[in-house]
Amino acid sequence: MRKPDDHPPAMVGRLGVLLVNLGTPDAPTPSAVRRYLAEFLSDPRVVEIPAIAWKPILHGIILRTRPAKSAHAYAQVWTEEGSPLAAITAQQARVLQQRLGDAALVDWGMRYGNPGLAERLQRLKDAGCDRVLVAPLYPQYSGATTASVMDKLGDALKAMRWQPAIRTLPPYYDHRAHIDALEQDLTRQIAALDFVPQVLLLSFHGMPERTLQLGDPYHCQCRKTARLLAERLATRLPDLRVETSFQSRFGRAKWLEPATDAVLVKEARAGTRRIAVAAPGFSADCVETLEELALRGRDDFLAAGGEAFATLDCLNTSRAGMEMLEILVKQELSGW
Ligand SMILES: C=CC1=C(C)c2cc3[nH]c(cc4nc(cc5[nH]c(cc1n2)c(C)c5CCC(=O)O)C(CCC(=O)O)=C4C)c(C)c3C=C
Ligand SMILES: [Fe+2]
Ligand SMILES: [Fe+2]
Repeated sequence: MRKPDDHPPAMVGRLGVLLVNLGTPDAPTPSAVRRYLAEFLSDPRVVEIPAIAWKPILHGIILRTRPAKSAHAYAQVWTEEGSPLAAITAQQARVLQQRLGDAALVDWGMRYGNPGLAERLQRLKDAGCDRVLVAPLYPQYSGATTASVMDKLGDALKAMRWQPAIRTLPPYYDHRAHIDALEQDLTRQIAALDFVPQVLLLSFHGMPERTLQLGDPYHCQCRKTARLLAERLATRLPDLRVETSFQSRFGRAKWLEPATDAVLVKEARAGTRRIAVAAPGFSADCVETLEELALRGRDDFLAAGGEAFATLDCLNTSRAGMEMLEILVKQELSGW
């Protein structure tokens, strides 16, 4: 029996940083995708339909049909390091660790699937981190993404007897470092294209329109990121027209508009011949950018009469993107 003050020694003062993204299947196969979608689409933050009505649709229809279709999409973008979203998030953690040095221990985890938040939080604690900054890599806040990470974090903490102190990274949709990074990285990529785009389409992930009416700030934060970025680009690329749209519609409800696929067709039909598409709501390339935008988006635009199409990379591990992450994380850690 230990005496009351005879607790195991803690390595006092070690800081941890846990980068978090959405999560992705373990393999580009229908069974792995089904497992992933079952967890993702059972989250009441993502599908806000009462479980009694939603479960029969999810299990009776969606999980019988969507996994094969989605697995095909994942198979087209899968890499030797696995799913792009996981590979890039892991790389972001490695580069951030190099940038932070001894100032903090950096790890990464996923809201759905692997590696899980609970496992990685415990790993940081076991490595001596008594204070952990949890950083959901979503520039814009939404209940379906940011708040859902907090739900899962709460579940993980609930199961821990000896918890680390927690801080969370606020949304950074209008943070100067974020707009700086997007401005620099997108101008660099546009300059490297083999054509001069007439239009830059900023495509954000969509959400049901109802979430906006219910007070979710996601739509307004996307619009503000787009406005701030467009203002910067107007000085550097005055001939470029910047438009905003929302992609990845899911289900039958009305989603935020205009829809990316419809805008691509409308632009081509209205005479736009050269377009570049960027996805400033995603911190890492994933199936939604690499398949939906870069493959299907291209087909839509060219079939409607467009001539040149490019999808620009997300910030990923670009110099500008990593500089931004370092600034955001250091700003939070300095409060400790
Ligand atoms: C960037 C923010 C995201 C928001 C907001 C978001 C909302 C949201 N998503 C779905 C349904 C699906 N999303 C899927 C993939 C996916 N979604 C995001 C990000 C946001 N989602 C990312 C980064 C990814 C890519 C994951 C990867 O493995 O690469 C999918 C799976 C793919 C597919 O089958 O199409 C679904 C389904 C809803 C319903 C929703 C808001 C309510
Ligand atoms: Fe999504
Ligand atoms: Fe999609």
